[in-house]
Amino acid sequence: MSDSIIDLEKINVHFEQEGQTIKAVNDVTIHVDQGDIYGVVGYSGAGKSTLVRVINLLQKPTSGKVVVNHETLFEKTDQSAAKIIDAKKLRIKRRKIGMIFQHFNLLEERTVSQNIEFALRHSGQKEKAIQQRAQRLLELVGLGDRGKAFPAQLSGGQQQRVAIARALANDPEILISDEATSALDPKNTIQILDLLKRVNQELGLTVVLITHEMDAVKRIANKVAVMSDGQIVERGSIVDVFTNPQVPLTKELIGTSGESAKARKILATHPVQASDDQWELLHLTYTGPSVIEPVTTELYQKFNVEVSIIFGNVDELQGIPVGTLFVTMTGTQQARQQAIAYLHDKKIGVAAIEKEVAH
Ligand SMILES: Nc1ncnc2c1ncn2[C@@H]1O[C@H](COP(=O)(O)OP(=O)(O)OP(=O)(O)O)[C@@H](O)[C@H]1O
Repeated sequence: MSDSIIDLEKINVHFEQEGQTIKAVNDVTIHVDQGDIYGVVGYSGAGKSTLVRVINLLQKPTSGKVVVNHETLFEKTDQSAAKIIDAKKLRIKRRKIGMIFQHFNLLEERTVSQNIEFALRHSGQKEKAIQQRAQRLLELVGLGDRGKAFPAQLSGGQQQRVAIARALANDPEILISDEATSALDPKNTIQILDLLKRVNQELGLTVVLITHEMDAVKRIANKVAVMSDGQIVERGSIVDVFTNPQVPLTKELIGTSGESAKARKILATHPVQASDDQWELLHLTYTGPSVIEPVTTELYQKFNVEVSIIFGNVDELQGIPVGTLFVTMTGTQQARQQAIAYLHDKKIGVAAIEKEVAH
């Protein structure tokens, strides 16, 4: 038996609107393994939310097959009628799939503890046991002393922690995070992402992380799928996708990260002394610390392009040190193309970054 916990096969979700068919999800197949933090990244409208709502059948597909933990929840081919798991089984299954959202979705008129207890109302446990469980969950998310507060008395980051505690109440196998950090500031974003990583490691929970931010995926995911127009345009391990992105959208998403903004900021104060068509801003990614230094010299000798480092660092992606370097490359367009091809040959990922962002 495979390790996969979510198998979506040839999923289509089509909406009819004003005589038009919107293919929100278009023939998507995805396999998530037990213990993965699987990032699904793409711009607004790409179909990410619709796709993940298929996992617990909050959204029924137009066609395709949905298997969760080796149990088929839904199956329909173009020709056949839909086969759906019975309603009671589906309810039980759904409790094993926790969800968190951008806007927390807490019950405002209930206390933090009551919000979590509410999720346990069908658990068959006595009230005392439910209260104790809620308290333990609050401690797990670092809010052990805030049970009596109301959601409005907490910060956004704290509210999202409560939402995570609530999502964990029924010991889920899977946690779906749909843009859970999009409404948070950078500090809270990092804290929530790190909490998701911790529950993944400590509880063995599989996490599906929907986001438009590559930085979020990079911080905690081990695999990523890039979505556009209802389709997955690129997928792979985090290291492969970050070091060797294939399609323009992935390169662009990597390019819109906070680090790219920092590179642009530095360039604004240290402008390149060359006409605009003679240089470009590049994001290089590589594994293995020693590859980059000789290459920049070689590029100058072989192709007469000059590479200047703006800044760089070494990240750890899934335990593998991955070097990131933001550079300017100056030379003729042809020379630059040859130099970039040479970098690809050396297994160095190259993504062109917008020099300026439209305001
Ligand atoms: N119930 C619906 N009826 C009609 N169209 C829908 C419905 N739900 C989603 N869509 C459309 O399907 C497409 C994908 O939407 P979806 O919300 O899945 O994208 P997304 O990538 O999650 O973006 P966002 O982060 O903005 O929600 C969009 O064009 C959206 O307008």
